[in-house]
Amino acid sequence: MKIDGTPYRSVWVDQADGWSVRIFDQTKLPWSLDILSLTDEDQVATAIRSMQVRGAPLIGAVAAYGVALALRTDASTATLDRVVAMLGETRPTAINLRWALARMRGALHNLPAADRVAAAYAEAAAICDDDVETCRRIGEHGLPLLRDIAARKQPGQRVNILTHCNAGWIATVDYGTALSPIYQAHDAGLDVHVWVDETRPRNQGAALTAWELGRHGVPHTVIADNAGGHLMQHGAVDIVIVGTDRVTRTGDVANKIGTYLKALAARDNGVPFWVALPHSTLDMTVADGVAEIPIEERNPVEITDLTGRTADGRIETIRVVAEGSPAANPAFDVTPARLVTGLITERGRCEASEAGLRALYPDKG
Ligand SMILES: CSC[C@@H](O)[C@@H](O)C(=O)COP(=O)(O)O
Repeated sequence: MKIDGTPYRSVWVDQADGWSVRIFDQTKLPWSLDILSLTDEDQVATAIRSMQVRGAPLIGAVAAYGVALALRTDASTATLDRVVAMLGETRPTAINLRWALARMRGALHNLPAADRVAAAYAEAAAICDDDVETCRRIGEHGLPLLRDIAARKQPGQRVNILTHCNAGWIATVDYGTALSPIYQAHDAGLDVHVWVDETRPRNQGAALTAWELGRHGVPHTVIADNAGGHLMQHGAVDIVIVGTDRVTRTGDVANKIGTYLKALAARDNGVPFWVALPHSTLDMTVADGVAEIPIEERNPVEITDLTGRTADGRIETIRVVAEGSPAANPAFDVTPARLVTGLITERGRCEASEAGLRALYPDKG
């Protein structure tokens, strides 16, 4: 994606020193665009835990570079195993993290220690390139859905898409998953408009998706998370497209908390509910998403406190919950496959079912 005319990915190796890893600090968006330099695996772990980087594909890509950074100091097998285990614990729900770390370990563990650092950087770069191409293709396979809706519209009517959380370029290495078809539709001249769920508690929709869409010139409106059902009842939503952190082999979908409620509302109102995912989000080892996918419990302070910018430009955090009231913060939920209209992948679209997934991914476990 371009920022002020310059193309950027969401993670890259610093060209000047050739080894440190650069990311955008997503906790500072949309107020400022700060670039952070990560120089060791502990900084990578902190960036993932604190959500300076977030979004399932991106945390996998950044963790891959975390392995390369650790091996710079000690390229032993013990360090390789330690960093893979340590980074794998940073966030539990997105399977992309474990996928990327397993790919790194697989590429490196049989190599002589002397060859590991260069190979680790090369493998991390390959993971990033793979993600970029994958997300571009997700856009290509999602675009016909939006074209079909546009074709049924009267002149002057726009295609209304609802999305939850942030599954745009800043959640991946580039292009995004759920937002990739939307960017392609907008670039192709389709009249699209996006309802952006604010996505409490961390407001990835309000802070990140709105920022991304705004910079790309895509018409959008931020709504309270609870507005989606009402808008669907009144015909204001043509399609829901969300990203995901893990899809089971049966097509159950883990995504940011609140996604399940959108799927229920969509089903009740006959609104198609599509989920966009790269191959790295598929977990063929899991059958029942509700029972088996670990749901991240985050700090309740994300519920009790809100951060924003004051009129005079200061970033402030304020408490919005009565003192003494406890808060709970499950960060993801699982939408059962029966509520999902279909999956948009880099290999095409399919039903959210084992048969659908196996037809597209006969090579996946
Ligand atoms: C392409 S990103 C898909 C998902 O990772 C996204 O929808 C999401 O839920 C992100 O959650 P986050 O907690 O911000 O990492």
